[in-house]
Amino acid sequence: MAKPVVLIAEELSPATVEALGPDFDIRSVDGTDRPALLAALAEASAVLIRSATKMDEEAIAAGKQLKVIARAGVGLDNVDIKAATTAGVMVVNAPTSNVISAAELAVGHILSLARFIPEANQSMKAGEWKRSKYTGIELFEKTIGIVGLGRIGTLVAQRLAGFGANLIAYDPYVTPTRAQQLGVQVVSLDELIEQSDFITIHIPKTPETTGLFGAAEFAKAKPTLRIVNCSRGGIIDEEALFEALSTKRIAAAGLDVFVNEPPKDSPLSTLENIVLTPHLGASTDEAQEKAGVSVAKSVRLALDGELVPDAVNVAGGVIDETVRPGIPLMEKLGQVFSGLAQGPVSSVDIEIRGEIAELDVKVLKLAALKGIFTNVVSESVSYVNAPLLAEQRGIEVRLVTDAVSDEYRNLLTIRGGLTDGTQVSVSGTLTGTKQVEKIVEINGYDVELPIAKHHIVMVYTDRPGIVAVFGKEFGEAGINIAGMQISRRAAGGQALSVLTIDSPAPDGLLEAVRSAIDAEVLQEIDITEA
Ligand SMILES: NC(=O)C1=CN([C@@H]2O[C@H](COP(=O)(O)OP(=O)(O)OC[C@H]3O[C@@H](n4cnc5c(N)ncnc54)[C@H](O)[C@@H]3O)[C@@H](O)[C@H]2O)C=CC1
Ligand SMILES: O=C(O)CCC(=O)C(=O)O
Repeated sequence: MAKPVVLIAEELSPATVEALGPDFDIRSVDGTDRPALLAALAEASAVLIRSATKMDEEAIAAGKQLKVIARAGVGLDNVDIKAATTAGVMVVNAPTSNVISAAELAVGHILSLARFIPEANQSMKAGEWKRSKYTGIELFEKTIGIVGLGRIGTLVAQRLAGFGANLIAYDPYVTPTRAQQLGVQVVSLDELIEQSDFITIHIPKTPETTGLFGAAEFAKAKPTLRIVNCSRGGIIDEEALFEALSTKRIAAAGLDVFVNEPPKDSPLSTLENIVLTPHLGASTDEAQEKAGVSVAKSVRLALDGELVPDAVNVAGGVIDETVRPGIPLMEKLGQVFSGLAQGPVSSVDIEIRGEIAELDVKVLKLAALKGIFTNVVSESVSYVNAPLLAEQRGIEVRLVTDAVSDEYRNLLTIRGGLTDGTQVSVSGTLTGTKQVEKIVEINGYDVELPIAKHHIVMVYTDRPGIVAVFGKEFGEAGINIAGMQISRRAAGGQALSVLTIDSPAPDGLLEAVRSAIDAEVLQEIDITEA
């Protein structure tokens, strides 16, 4: 069998390829060469990117086999997460890989602006010795405003605390108590702008944050303000910044990120009071190795059909080892449920009973939904788009947990209501040391049968000799019955039989059985392996 193709679209640490291992056909492409990227995506199961490759709707659509987009870094503004989710493609990043490097670069920019290190270096290399021109300022007792007190903002605060600076922050999503623990005072954006000697920005680029710093904000700032942006280009309006720096409305700026990267013919590069770096926040050996290894591990998990802790568009996270065996069982129960339902479903309860119910079992809800839609929709169903498919169909989905399970150590049930009012249910469990996957209930009938590839479910009126009647039909069609369970509520009442058969029923067999036993229900339910 051909190995899945993993496409590396940007330069990554060699540790990435090592961590991917021998199981993939690893190919490279320049992610900024659009036609080449689109062509290469056609065969890719996974694509690994940094910040220069645009994985938009068009690129995602070009990846017909694509299962995972892995961003070796933090920012995901170059990935259309909504389009990926709709297409069932998992998006993962490496959220902590480069935060130390990015924080250290921000501190480096702050020190460069305080002490004119880049300018002095350039001047000396030009043969000059200008000591008074490059007289700087100390950070000690200066007010430093941190915009965004998340992972990187926090690391910056911890590092700047060592300089004896007075730290203030603006982050509407951070509590004053959390900030206080870091020795930072939370203030409004206006207060931060008015009070700061330095501002450093560490927020995501969103419609809300684009242009957060423009002419109006610079008008409120001290003329001595030095501002640093190592987060995303465009959070500072570049035209307004040019104006503020060239008119000395503010003192200086340090930028690692730009609206267009690389910024072609930007007037900012003509200014003396700006320090520019070409998006180097994550460019350290350590960060690149961490990011590469982290996404390689995520890609391996994702292509093995596992949930990935760093997936950003899948609820799942770390899966407890006790819960893990329930995932394939739940997927199969989902397929049985859809086979039984045979009509539009309006609600689904995913019930987890027994000791695992006390753990985080959200993943079992995803597995059930994946199973339910696997043989129902034409698109490929994954943990990513299964909840969306339920939402699009207006299906109300609930996860019900109960630590008490009377008969089985753990019992997984999918119970649903159809739009015509019919109720359908199937339950399963894992038994014995081999953890055999069994169906133990169908539509309220108790059964106990190992799950197989092909099942026949029959409902008919209980009467003597009926097994011989349908057994004859299967025998004459050359179909071997591997397992059978009959369940009934009362003698002579309705009975439900589940058979497992070794091969699919040929055309005409089900009809023949139906008329031979006068079955009310007769369905073949096949399980598609993930
Ligand atoms: N220059 C580079 O190479 C790198 C840049 N980055 C960028 O740095 C930025 C920060 O990354 P992390 O700290 O990992 O993110 P994070 O998600 O941990 O923190 C972001 C913080 O911003 C806050 N926030 C969101 N909207 C805000 C608003 N309107 N005003 C104020 N605060 C707001 C959030 O509450 C959160 O605390 C991101 O844009 C990321 O893409 C990350 C790594 C390297
Ligand atoms: O991969 C890179 O160099 C970009 C790093 C970055 O900006 C991020 O991780 O958000």
